[in-house]
Amino acid sequence: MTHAQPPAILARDVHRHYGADEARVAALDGVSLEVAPGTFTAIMGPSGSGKSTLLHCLAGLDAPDSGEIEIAGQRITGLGDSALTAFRRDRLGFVFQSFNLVPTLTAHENIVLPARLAGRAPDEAAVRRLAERLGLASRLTHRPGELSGGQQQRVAIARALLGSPDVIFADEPTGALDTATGDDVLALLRDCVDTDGRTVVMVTHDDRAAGVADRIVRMVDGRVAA
Ligand SMILES: Nc1ncnc2c1ncn2[C@@H]1O[C@H](COP(=O)(O)OP(=O)(O)OP(=O)(O)O)[C@@H](O)[C@H]1O
Repeated sequence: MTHAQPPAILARDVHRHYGADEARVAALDGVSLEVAPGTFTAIMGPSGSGKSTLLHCLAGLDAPDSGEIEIAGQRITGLGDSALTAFRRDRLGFVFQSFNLVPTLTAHENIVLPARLAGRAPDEAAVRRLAERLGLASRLTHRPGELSGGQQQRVAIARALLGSPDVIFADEPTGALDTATGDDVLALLRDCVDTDGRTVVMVTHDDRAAGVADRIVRMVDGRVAA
C-alpha cells in the first residue's frame, strides 16, 4: 500500500487580526486552503483583501491568531522561533518584489547564502546548472547593484531553487519589473513547477498570472471567495 503524499500546504480556519477596538481589522477571517504538491497557485484580490497576510502566515513569516498551517505534513503553527527559522531556511524558498538580495554579496554568494547559513557546503555543480539555466552564468561575480531588476529576480529564483524547497513563496515577484522581464520571471516560476516539481504560491495583482497558474485563489475581505 502506498501512502498519499501530504498536501504541500494545508491551512485550517486561519484568523489574523491587526489593531484593537474600532481600529480592529480582520486581515484573515477564517481561511482554509489546500494546495497540491507540484502546482502553481496565484493568490489574487483587491488591495487590502489579505493576500500578503495570508502568504506571510502560510510561509511562517507571521503567526496567525488561531487556526493551523501545515507544510508538506509538518505543522508550522506552534513551532518556536528558532525551529520556524530553520524550517523556512531548509524547506521554503522566497521570491519578493524587492528581490531581497544582500547588496554587499555577489550573485553567487547570494545564491548559496541559505546553504551557508544552514552550515552546508553548497552544491557548486547545481549552482552552475542553475546559473546556466537562468541566464546568469556571466553574472555570478556581480553584486545586485550591477544587475538589472530581471537579473536580480533570477538570482532570487536561483537562491530559492538551490535548496530544493517544498514550497516557493513569491510576493508580487513581477511588481518591480517591466512587462517583458515580468513575463520571463513568470515563465521561470512556471518552469520551477514543470521541470523541478516544485510547488509555487504567488501573491500578485498581475493579470498575466492567470496564464501561468494552475489555480487562482481569490481573496475578498480576509476570506477565500467561493
Ligand atoms: N501591520 C499591520 N498593521 C495594521 N493593519 C495591517 C497590517 N498589515 C496589514 N494590515 C491590514 O490588514 C488588511 C489586509 O492587508 P494585506 O496587506 O494582507 O492585504 P493585501 O491584499 O496584500 O493588500 P495589497 O494588495 O494592497 O498589498 C488590510 O486592511 C491592511 O490595512
